[in-house]
Amino acid sequence: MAVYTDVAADELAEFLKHYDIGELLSYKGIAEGVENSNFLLHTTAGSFILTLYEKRVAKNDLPFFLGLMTHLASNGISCPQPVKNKSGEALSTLAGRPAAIINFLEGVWPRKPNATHCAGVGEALAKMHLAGKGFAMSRANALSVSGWRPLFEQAASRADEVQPGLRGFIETELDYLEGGVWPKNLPHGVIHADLFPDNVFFLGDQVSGIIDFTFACNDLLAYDVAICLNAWCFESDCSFNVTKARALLAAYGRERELSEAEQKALPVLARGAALRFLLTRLVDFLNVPAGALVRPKDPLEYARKLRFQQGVSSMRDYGIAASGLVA
Ligand SMILES: Nc1ncnc2c1ncn2[C@@H]1O[C@H](COP(=O)(O)OP(=O)(O)OP(=O)(O)O)[C@@H](O)[C@H]1O
Ligand SMILES: N[C@@H](CCO)C(=O)O
Repeated sequence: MAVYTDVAADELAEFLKHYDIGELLSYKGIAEGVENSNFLLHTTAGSFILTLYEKRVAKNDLPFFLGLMTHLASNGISCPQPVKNKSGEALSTLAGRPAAIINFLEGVWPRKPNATHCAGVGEALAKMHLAGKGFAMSRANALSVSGWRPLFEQAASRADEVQPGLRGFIETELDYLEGGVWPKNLPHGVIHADLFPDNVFFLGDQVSGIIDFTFACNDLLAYDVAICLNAWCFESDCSFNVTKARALLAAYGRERELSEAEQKALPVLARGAALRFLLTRLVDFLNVPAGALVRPKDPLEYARKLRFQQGVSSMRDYGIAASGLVA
């Protein structure tokens, strides 16, 4: 998260009177993350996270995100729970933004994920996919193939300022992914769609919970796996780490088997996943609001991952045999 919208102490204290979570002792903005404004609150009743939803979040989608957290928790997934106010509502307004309070989750996210962490996220992701079954609400993925060109158009004229040739590189990839290669008939359900290391908390080697459902939606389950492959299985020099990928995929497969068709589609899904984060990062990098407490993420990290994925056409190219998925 980040802080785009400031909240004054008296305004916050007044807001908290509508909740049963005690008196405000202290609060501070959280610099981590890039999407919404977040604050850590300490009250006489404990610690909480206050989120003010910003630019990429449509207000109409908030009941989906908040309802999903409740649904997942009641199906065995450890994730923050929305705190309802005295009128029984999880969603409110503060400083002119839609706002929600969720409970604080113990744990730390791994700064340098190892293969054990990758196995942890693979297992947690598959469990989340299974637990998402039966969630009554649905939300289309606004950042799937048809959402990428509009993002590109916001950044195209300045893309080459970030790296010469970047505009053409993205355009060629967009043409390819829009050209009918995107899989349609794979298993679908509720996906997290942003399960990066900073959204998975660990206590020791064990996953203690997953956070940040503001991109969750209904889409191909294997697309979520592809997002995780990109986010967890590369080194800081953007070289692919097959040991981590095997650990992630095997742990996922122990909970929910990836079908042959899903495995076959993984390389193209990973190209799409790389392009999606390259595009949002590029748009954000070129449009940091004045005065915002935010560290934009590096778009070029995802250009490098995309280049790698463009060279992969099968699981074998990753160095993974089908049998490696059920180890
Ligand atoms: N329920 C929670 N319990 C404890 N800490 C939390 C919780 N929710 C958020 N945080 C803290 O806030 C940080 C940012 O949160 P989050 O990832 O939800 O923000 P975001 O703006 O949506 O970020 P991004 O989309 O870039 O990952 C986390 O890394 C964590 O430090
Ligand atoms: N996890 C995203 C930020 C939230 O969309 C990224 O690293 O680009």
